[in-house]
Amino acid sequence: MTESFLITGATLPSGERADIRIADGRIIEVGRIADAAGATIVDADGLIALPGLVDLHTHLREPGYEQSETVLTGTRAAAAGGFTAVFAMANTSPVADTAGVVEQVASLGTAAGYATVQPIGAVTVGLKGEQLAELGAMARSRAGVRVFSDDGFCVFDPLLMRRALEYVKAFDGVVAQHAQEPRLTQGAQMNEGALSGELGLAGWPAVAEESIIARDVLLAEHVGSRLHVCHVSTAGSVEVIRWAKARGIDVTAEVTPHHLLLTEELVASYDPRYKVNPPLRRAEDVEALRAALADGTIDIVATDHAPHPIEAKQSEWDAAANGMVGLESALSVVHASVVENGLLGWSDVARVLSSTPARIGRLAGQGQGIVAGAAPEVTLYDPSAASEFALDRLAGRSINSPYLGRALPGRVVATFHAGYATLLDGVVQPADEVARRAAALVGGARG
Ligand SMILES: NC(=O)N[C@@H](CC(=O)O)C(=O)O
Repeated sequence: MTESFLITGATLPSGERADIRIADGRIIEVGRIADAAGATIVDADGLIALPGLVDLHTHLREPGYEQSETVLTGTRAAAAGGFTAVFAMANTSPVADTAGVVEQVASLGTAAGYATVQPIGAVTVGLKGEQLAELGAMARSRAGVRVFSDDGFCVFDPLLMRRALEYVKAFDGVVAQHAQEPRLTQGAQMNEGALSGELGLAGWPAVAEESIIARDVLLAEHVGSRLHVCHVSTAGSVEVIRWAKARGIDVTAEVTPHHLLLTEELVASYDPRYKVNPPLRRAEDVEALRAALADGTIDIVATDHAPHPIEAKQSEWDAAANGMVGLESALSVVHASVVENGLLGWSDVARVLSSTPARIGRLAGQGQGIVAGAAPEVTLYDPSAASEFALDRLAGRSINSPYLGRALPGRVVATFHAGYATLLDGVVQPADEVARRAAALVGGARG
């Protein structure tokens, strides 16, 4: 007997109010529900119900960098942020470039039970950019990998990129490119422009991103394959992607919450919390990224959740690691950057943070929406709760958030994954309880 929930008076992404009943591993009813004997009642008056959020770009750090994050702690952060599925990037140690490693990551996710963990496979062996990894073996493994990325590094060699794009077609995979021309960004510390000159920091020019995207959309067209562009950060990149889509090239793109809200001026503080790759850009870029998300040129928001331990961030700017945690704050940042100003409605948020990332990653059982028969993946968000983003909002192992001390709207109140609660009343549910519920489902499926 699985648990059942009756969520009452929620506002659906469409704006309609409805009750939602979760039972028997499904959303079984959405509408006015009078009677639900035995169900746990969750009062959602004033809350928005979204389909469970799906992050196509999460660094979970396990195996190898457990001092930053583990699959367990990273998926706790996911639950806190309203995510029910995360795609785990391959830059672990060992790198996720074999069937063995991706299966290990997936099974750690299943055991933890906080979210679906879908591993991303490396494109090249050891992320070294020299030799293709065993893409087919990872695709055929129990992890069923469909997204391949050397994120952290660009697949720079055009012949390797071409071969990877050709290879993944056989299993409907996609190459997610970290677009960074390595020579143009050697030693880069921040966006290249007037400010980098003033601050005396080596610049990361926009053209280093734009030139790789231009090359890759042409390669994708040439071989008739599917390309995904990670963390688009410049107005020029948006123009290239707009051109490629108009031409019918099969390209999708993501923008991070931080590139939708923050600008390079923050770097003047020399506070390494603002150090990230690609770097924070100009206000004009932020405007272009917001507009591109609104008009569909950019398909999704992905967090690039990049946890680092305190010692990697509490140093002078040049020595600090790139990256920000982002799972716990993503929905509030999207709210602040594109919902409050009317660029996106909540149904658009459901698309860019749930259904489209699930589709790009070919992930079944996620992003199906809040309708009868859909998988029981639901997030409840309180849009009226406004507060300073504080440490109590972080549920992962690392605290390198650029939003600490900043006022952000809204708060995730509850997350339901696989029919059970992973976050309730704003509290991440205990690990042993969540693991027990997850195990019961696996056991049930076997039995
Ligand atoms: N996005 C980041 O700033 N950091 C990423 C890797 C990377 O893309 O550099 C990380 O793994 O820490």
